[in-house]
Amino acid sequence: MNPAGAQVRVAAARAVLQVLQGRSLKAAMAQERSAFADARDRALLEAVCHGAIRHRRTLEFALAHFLAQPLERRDPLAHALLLIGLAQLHVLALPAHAAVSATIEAARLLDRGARAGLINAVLRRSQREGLAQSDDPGVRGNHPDWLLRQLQQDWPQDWSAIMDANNAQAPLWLRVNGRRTTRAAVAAMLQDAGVAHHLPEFPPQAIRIDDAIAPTRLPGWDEGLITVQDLSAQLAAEALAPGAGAQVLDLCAAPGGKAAQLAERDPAQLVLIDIDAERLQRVQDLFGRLQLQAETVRFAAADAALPLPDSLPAAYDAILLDAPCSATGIIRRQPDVKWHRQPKDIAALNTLQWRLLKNAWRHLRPGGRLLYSTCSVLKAENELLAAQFLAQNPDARALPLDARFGRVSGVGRQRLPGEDGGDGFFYVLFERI
Ligand SMILES: C[S@@+](CC[C@H](N)C(=O)[O-])C[C@H]1O[C@@H](n2cnc3c(N)ncnc32)[C@H](O)[C@@H]1O
Repeated sequence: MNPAGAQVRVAAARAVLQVLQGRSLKAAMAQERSAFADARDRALLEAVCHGAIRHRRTLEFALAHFLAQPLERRDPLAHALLLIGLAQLHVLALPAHAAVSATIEAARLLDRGARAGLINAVLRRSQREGLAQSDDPGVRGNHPDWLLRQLQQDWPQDWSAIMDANNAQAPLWLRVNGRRTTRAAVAAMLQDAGVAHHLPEFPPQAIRIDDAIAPTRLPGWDEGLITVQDLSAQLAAEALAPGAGAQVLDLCAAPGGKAAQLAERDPAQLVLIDIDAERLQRVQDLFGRLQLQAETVRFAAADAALPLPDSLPAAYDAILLDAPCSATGIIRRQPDVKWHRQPKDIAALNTLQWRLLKNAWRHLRPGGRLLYSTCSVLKAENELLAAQFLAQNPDARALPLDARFGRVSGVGRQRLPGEDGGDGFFYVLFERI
């Protein structure tokens, strides 16, 4: 057995436990991952955690058949160990001997030696009998009931495909820094390095990486020629498409993917706002790594639902409002979102989105364009909000976006998760008359 194998399971069980207790998977993983220097250990840790969280409901349903009394409350860490054990066997299909023995060893290392016999028995039995199956679409499809119902209501034809896409692993997408190089030049470097990749027709700077490799190890990373950004996320700046020299405002800029893309596209005057100063620092760091012109960019930590501070220009030619949202379009990347998000969060997000949009509008010049986008697939945050905005603002009209931006959704366009390998995203482009 790989000597780090049990340690990886220890870290996985701890991370899964934290997620079950409400922490984000990203934060839990960041903490646990740092203990491993070897990229293979890190990759295994991520695969086990994602597998367990993504398939949590089917695994818990199966566990209930194996255990006379659930462990979730009595011994949450043992429950997490069972989840990661089942995920290794039934989601990742890892070799059974290594998966079971490393999980048992992890139980001992975590002071759960007394549960080793039980964990061994459950995992072995699951191998012999398989997992109990449910007829309930929420259990089978690994989504909470409220989200399943909402998807069925919003996407009566597509809800099942959306859930399947949410349970699949997302590919790695890059964006080429067009200010410094071309997509063809980066593709040639990838070719030389033997990295399998694919160039979609649109958007023009996107590259999908088809090998399992960390982006930081790709050619061009250290030189700031590439950055990680999902295909659908790259469409927001393409839709806004401010011209050269435009005064551009990004009201929810952090961690900075779309802001950097705007800076790479055209030498515009950029004002970048985010309420979270720490996250805004990440935007500054990204601009540094990509070597984007700093003199045309201003950063400000501020509440974008309130009028901008006097120190900043008051009117803009183009505004990007990439609003905080339910993140229901990126569940395949952040599977904990489906368990953590609650219906009441959608109402609170809607209030914030509305306030942000109203304030953004105040800062748009007549003739200017505002792109509202979310990584959500819920209509309340997308087409319904856009329709309400148009109804209340006679000086606003929606400009058409073509089919490259997804299917028609009210006055905007929606990409569903998995389409062309991208995340779920909504875009609507308003012009101020
Ligand atoms: C979806 S993310 C933006 C992603 C970013 N556009 C990108 O491409 O990397 C939403 C951002 O909105 C910020 N935010 C939330 N409420 C805000 C507010 N009232 N004012 C400004 N920013 C806010 C969050 O801190 C978060 O960074």
